[in-house]
Parts: sequence; C-alpha cells; structure tokens
Amino acid sequence: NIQEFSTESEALTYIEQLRNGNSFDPINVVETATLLLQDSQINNWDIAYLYASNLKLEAFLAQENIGKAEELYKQISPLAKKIDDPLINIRLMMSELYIEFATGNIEKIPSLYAPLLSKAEETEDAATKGEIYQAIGLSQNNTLDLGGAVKTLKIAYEQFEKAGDINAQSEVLSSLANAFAEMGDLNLAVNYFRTSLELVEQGGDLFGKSVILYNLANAYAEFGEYEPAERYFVDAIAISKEIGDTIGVAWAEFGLAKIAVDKENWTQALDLLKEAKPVFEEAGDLDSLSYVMLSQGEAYIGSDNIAKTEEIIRQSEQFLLSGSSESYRLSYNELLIKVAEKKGDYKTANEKLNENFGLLRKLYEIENSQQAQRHKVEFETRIKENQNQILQKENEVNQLKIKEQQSQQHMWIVIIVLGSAFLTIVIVLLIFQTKNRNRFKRMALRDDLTNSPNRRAILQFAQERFLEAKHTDMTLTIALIDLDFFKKLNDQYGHELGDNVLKAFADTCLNSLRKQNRFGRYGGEEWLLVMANTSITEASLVFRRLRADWNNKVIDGLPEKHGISFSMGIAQFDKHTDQNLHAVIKRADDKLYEAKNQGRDQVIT
Ligand SMILES: Nc1nc2c(ncn2[C@@H]2O[C@H](COP(=O)(O)OP(=O)(O)OP(=O)(O)O)[C@@H](O)[C@H]2O)c(=O)[nH]1
Repeated sequence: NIQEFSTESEALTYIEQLRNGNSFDPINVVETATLLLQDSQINNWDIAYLYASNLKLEAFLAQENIGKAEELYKQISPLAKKIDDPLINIRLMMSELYIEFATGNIEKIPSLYAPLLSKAEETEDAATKGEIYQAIGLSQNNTLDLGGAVKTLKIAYEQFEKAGDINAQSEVLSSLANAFAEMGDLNLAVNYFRTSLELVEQGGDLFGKSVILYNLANAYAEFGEYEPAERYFVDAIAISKEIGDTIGVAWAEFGLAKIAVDKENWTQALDLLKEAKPVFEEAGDLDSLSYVMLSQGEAYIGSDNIAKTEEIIRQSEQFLLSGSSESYRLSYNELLIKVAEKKGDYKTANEKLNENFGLLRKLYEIENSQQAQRHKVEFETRIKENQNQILQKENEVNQLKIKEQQSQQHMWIVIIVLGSAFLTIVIVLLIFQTKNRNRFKRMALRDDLTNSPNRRAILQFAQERFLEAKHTDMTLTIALIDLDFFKKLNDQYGHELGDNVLKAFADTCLNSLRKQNRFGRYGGEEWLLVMANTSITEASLVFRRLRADWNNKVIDGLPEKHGISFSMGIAQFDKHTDQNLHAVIKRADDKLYEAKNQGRDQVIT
C-alpha cells in the first residue's frame, strides 16, 4: 500500500513520517523502504533513495540484523558523502556506532563520538540533537561507559522534551534504566522503566512499549528476579504478537528460555528456543541465532543429552569463524568444558577453562578489572576442582591397582593353602596306602585262622633256606606235621572246636620252636617245619619238646588232658640228590605217611 508520489519531497515526507511514526514495525518498514527506494531509483530521486535506504538500514538495526545493515551501510555511504545531505550523514554516523559495536570493533567507537557531537552543536533541531545524544548514550551504554551514558542520555532526554517527542523520551528513559541496571542499581532501573512505560503508553507506540517491557524483564532476569522477569516477558510477547512483530516475540521467548535455563527447566527452555530459533534464522540474524543455539546447548547438556550438545557445538562452530565476540567464544567454550567435564575429559576441560580465562582477561580490559578478578578466582577454583578430579581419578586408579595386588595376594594364599591341603591329603593317602599295602602283604602271607605263616609264606622261607643250604655248608631239615584223627574230632565236637584246636596248635608251635626254626600252615591240619642248621637228631628232639608242650596245652571246649596227638615226618636236604625243595618235602611227607601207618603219635626220620 505504497502511494504514488509525484515529487521527491512528497516521498521524503512520507519516509520521515514512517521513520518517526508510532508504529515502527521493523519488518514492515524493511518491506516498505525497499519499495520506496526502488521507486526513488526509477525516478532518479537520489535524496529520497538515500533516505529510504537509510530507513531500511535502521529497520535492519532494529531487527538486530547486523549483517544486512552493514551491507547496506557500505552500499549507501559513498552516495551520502557525494550528496552531502547533513541529516543523512548524521544518521549514517549513528548507525555506524551500532554496527561497529555489533561487529566487535569496540576500540574504534570512542573516536566516532567527536564528529557526531560537533554535528549536534551545528544543528538547531532539538530532535536531531536528541537523536545524536541518544545514539552516543546507547553506544556508551553498550561499551559499558555507564557514567558517560547516563550523562549523555540525560541531555538526549532534555532535547526530546524540547522537541515534544514523547516516544523518544520514553526510549531514552528506558536506556537510562538499562544503564542503571548495568550499574547494579535495580531499584533505580525499575523506576526509570516505569516512567518510560507511562510515557510510551501516552505516546501510543506499541513497538516501543514491547521493547521497554522486554528491557524491564531483562533487567529483572539479570538480577535473578525471575518472577517479575517472566511476567514482563509474557507481556512483551503479547504486545509483539498484537503488532505482528515476530522478532520481538522471539526475543522475549529467548529471554524466557534463558530464565528456564537458569532455573534448570531444560524441557521448557528447549521448547521456547525451538519457537524462537526459526524466527532468527529467517530474519538472517545470525548473531541472535548463535546465542539461541548456545542456550540450546546449555539446555541439552543440562538434561545430560551429550549427543545433542555436541551437535549444537558442531553447528555453532561457523559463528566462531565469522569473527564472534569474546563473550560468545566464552559461552561456546563453556559448552565444550561442560561436555568435556561430563565425559570426564578434564584435560580438555582445563585447556578450555584456561582459554576462557584468557578471553575474560581480554574482555575485561575494557570492562571492570574487579569483575575479571572475581571471574579469575572462580576459574582458578574450577581449574583446581578439575585438577582435584584428575588427582581423584589417579587415586581411584591407584586404589584399583592396590586392590588388584591384594586380590593377587589372596589368590596366592588360596593357592598355597589349597596346595598344602592337597599335599597333606596326598601324604595321608600315601601313608594309608603304604599301611594298607603292608596289611595286604601281611594278609597275603598269614593264615587267617591261626595267624601263623601260610603255605605260601612257609614255602617262600623254605625255598630261601634251600638255596642257602645248596650254596653253603649249612644243613636244612624239613618236617611235616599232621594232627591225628582230626576228621573225627571235627565230627564229634564240631568244626568250631576244630578251629580252636588248630589255633592252639599254632600257638604251641610259636612258643616251642627256636627262632631259627620256622613253621607254617601247610594244609588243613598239616604243618610244615623248616629247621636251618639243625641235624636229624636235633629235629627229633624238637618233636619231643613240641609233643610235651602240646599235651599240656589247654584247649577251649576240651578237657585239660585233651589227648590229641600228631605225627611227624622228617627229611634232610641232600646236596647230591635233591634237585629242589619239593624233593625234600616229598621225602618228609613219605615219612609222615609212614608215621601214620605205624600207629600215629610218633616221628619218623
Ligand atoms: N575244623 C577244621 N577242620 C579242618 C580244617 N581243615 C581241614 N579240616 C578237616 O580236617 C580233616 C582231615 O581229615 P583227614 O585228612 O581224613 O585225616 P584225619 O581225620 O586227621 O586222619 P589221619 O590224618 O589219618 O589221622 C577233614 O575232616 C577236614 O574237614 C579247618 O580249618 N578247620
């Protein structure tokens, strides 16, 4: 709804109305100014073209779209110089102040004040004077020359009062309030904001009102007074929505999101940022976008979403390259630090903390050195904390090593104990086995019933003696003894008593025979006597002694004079004829047979 203008001055009047009007909506102004400057170009209206372009530039600045603003500034500056329109040059100089601030050329800014101030002296127009002082005051505010800002803004206020521009007065009061807030005086700031609000309501500038509400909310938020801050942000959003100022809505949402981040309401913060982000994207406001993303990063790391945080960090890297401010780099690094700390990478965290310490130093060279000191202490504390964490980690590793050594020791103790137990068991088993073997060996050579050497044992002994006699001069006499009528005894008194008789006979043999003579159970009731170095005569004497002892032997279950007799056959080894032991035993058996036949109870040699 652009009017057709027949003259350049008509167009200029319209442009000025638009600029000073109550409903300065930056987005609409950008659109209208674009059409106006195209129109002016067609008509070759250089001055109207300049004013329209400058209006567009100011609208970009109001949107904080610094990139576009700078581009336009560079484009129209040469033309402005050529035409030498005083007002447009003043306005461009004022815009330059903000562009330099927004692009980080802080050092250059103070040098821009003097030419502007001399322009203020030159002009008679209170409104223009007011604008110049306002621009310088804002710039001083931005560069934290707060004392200077208050002085300059008060002059601006007076000029606007003179000019009767209520909206501008309200803006200046709002800027003064910002300066007081920055100085740490919230009460004074709030008072200024309230007066500013009253004026803007009188003036009916809704856009201005939303900006003041936003600033008021921001001041409360800075002081950690979240409740009024949230209230004023919500009010600002309502007005911005009413006038269709989507960027204003996004700014206030961003303000609320930052509070949500401070209050660690991560989900709420993320929701708000999600709303605000595309608006800044669309407007090409990369500066705001970059901060919104940092807040997203904070909310993600706060909600332990490391992957999302890292994604944000990756995406935000582009803003570092395009010459970002120290404070942006600080916040960016802060995210890296938090991620590193979460991941336990304290080395990177400390590197970045050190880098941030350097950045802060740089930042505070133009700010308050006391604040830098405070931050230095804070950072040093955190560096220490992280070093402690590193030490603690090392400690944990050492503890683990000690535990490992201890468990190794325990393992060795268990191995030794088990080994010893195993060895003991083996030794005990060996002892048992040896004992058992001896027992079995004994059992193998003993007669169970009479506990005298069995047939195998006595034959083994006889064989040894046989070989001895064969190879030496020693003699060997073998005798066979058989109890008489033993079958009858068994039949008459029972088998058990027969056993008793056998035991008693073995007992008698054991007691009566000399050490060098051995006897053993040769068969049922048959006994073999081996007598080394014993003559036949001596062997006959053995028979007599044995018979005498046997007759006196008391046997369980039989009368004292038991009357059981035995017969004996004796043979002596003959080196020339006896090929083996059995030959000798055979002859003894023959003699025994003879003794039995000749009436028993006798010995035959
Ligand atoms: N109680 C008992 N009897 C046995 C044992 N061994 C053999 N006998 C018995 O001894 C008897 C041997 O009998 P015989 O060989 O006929 O001879 P005998 O009755 O002694 O008669 P003569 O030798 O001719 O005087 C048998 O009845 C066997 O059962 C034993 O360990 N215990």
